[in-house]
Amino acid sequence: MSDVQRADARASSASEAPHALEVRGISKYYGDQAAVDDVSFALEPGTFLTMLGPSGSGKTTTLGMIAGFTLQDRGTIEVAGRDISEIPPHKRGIGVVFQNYALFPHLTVEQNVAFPLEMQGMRRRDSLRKAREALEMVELANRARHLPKQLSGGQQQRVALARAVVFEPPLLLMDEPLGALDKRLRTQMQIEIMRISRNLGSTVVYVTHDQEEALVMSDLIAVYNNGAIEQLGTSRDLYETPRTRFVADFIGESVLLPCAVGSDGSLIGTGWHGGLPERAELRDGRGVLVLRPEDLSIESVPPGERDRPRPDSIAGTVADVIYIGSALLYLVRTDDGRELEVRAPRTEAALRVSGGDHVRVGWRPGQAVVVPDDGPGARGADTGLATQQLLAAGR
Ligand SMILES: Nc1ncnc2c1ncn2[C@@H]1O[C@H](COP(=O)(O)OP(=O)(O)OP(=O)(O)O)[C@@H](O)[C@H]1O
Repeated sequence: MSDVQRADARASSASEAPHALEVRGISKYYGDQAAVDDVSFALEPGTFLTMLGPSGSGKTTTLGMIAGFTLQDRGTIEVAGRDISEIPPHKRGIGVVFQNYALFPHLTVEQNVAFPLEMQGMRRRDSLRKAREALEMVELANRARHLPKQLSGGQQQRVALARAVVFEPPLLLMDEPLGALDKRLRTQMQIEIMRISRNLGSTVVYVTHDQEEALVMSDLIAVYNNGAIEQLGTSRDLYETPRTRFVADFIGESVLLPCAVGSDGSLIGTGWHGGLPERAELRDGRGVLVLRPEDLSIESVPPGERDRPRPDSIAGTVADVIYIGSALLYLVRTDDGRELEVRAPRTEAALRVSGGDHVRVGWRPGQAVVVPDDGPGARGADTGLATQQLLAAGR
């Protein structure tokens, strides 16, 4: 079942109501370059979808087409069963927070927030009252009479959020809305956005560069690559069952071991062999075994046993060990020059392993995934960058 069908199935089983948002085969070209290439997905009401992917992969362009700021070259967009593909942005009834979607400089904060309500014909007294309520939600009621230029960047961003939610839109689009905020405010606003969108029952499409933010906030994540959705699923789907090397490498830390998949169900890599995991995206040919650092075990190998192969494990030498409180991080250099990150609980056996030791790094096939070898992933490395940086800093 494709991701779109799966998202669809969720929607249909939940209710017979139309999808809150249905995007069908939208594409956008600049010259002969596709910024977005044939993207489709359907969301049930109340879903929080995050688009995650490298810079230039088409996230903002997709959001711009849904908002109506960018006209698609192909495809259709439906909101609650209504085709909005040809409707101008201000008539789509969508709440929008874009990073560069500026406030009106000559209007006060509360006038800015009240603006969408007045456009809908609400009486001024009522619209200002609702604007105050929305400003209270983002903790800026005390700045209602200020002009935008009297506020910090982060405060302006919160005003933009209040303005987007004030008319309680069933669909909210947000492009890096927390980009300008410091870490503390960012975390606070993540919770606030989740709370507000849940209270309103809004469906949200959210763009962020921040993977942790995506994992925390989303019901579904669409991983973008080269203008297309490479995989759409829950955080757990993407982490535990990546379907491509790109997704495995992009989401979380991973250890990627190139291998050949035999027709007899065996895996053969350089210096190791093992069984084919159940979660295998291919049954034959060249692939990559995807392992997560916390699923790996490590044990010292006595000198006489170094060359004795054992399935589902690879031999190497410990290059570095870091004690991070909750766990131990090992950087292991395999005999073929690969670097693996192992994250082990602080067991007695793990604590006995130290730098320079000959070790075996093992895994259980049930915890591994095999994906096709579609070239180097986003980061192009076989071990988590964060750990490499940690290790480099610790030296
Ligand atoms: N107005 C434009 N003219 C020409 N090319 C454009 C235009 N807008 C976007 N592109 C190109 O389309 C591709 C997708 O851009 P888009 O802004 O959607 O990516 P993104 O994933 O949102 O990136 P970022 O995370 O950096 O915001 C990029 O290659 C970009 O250079």
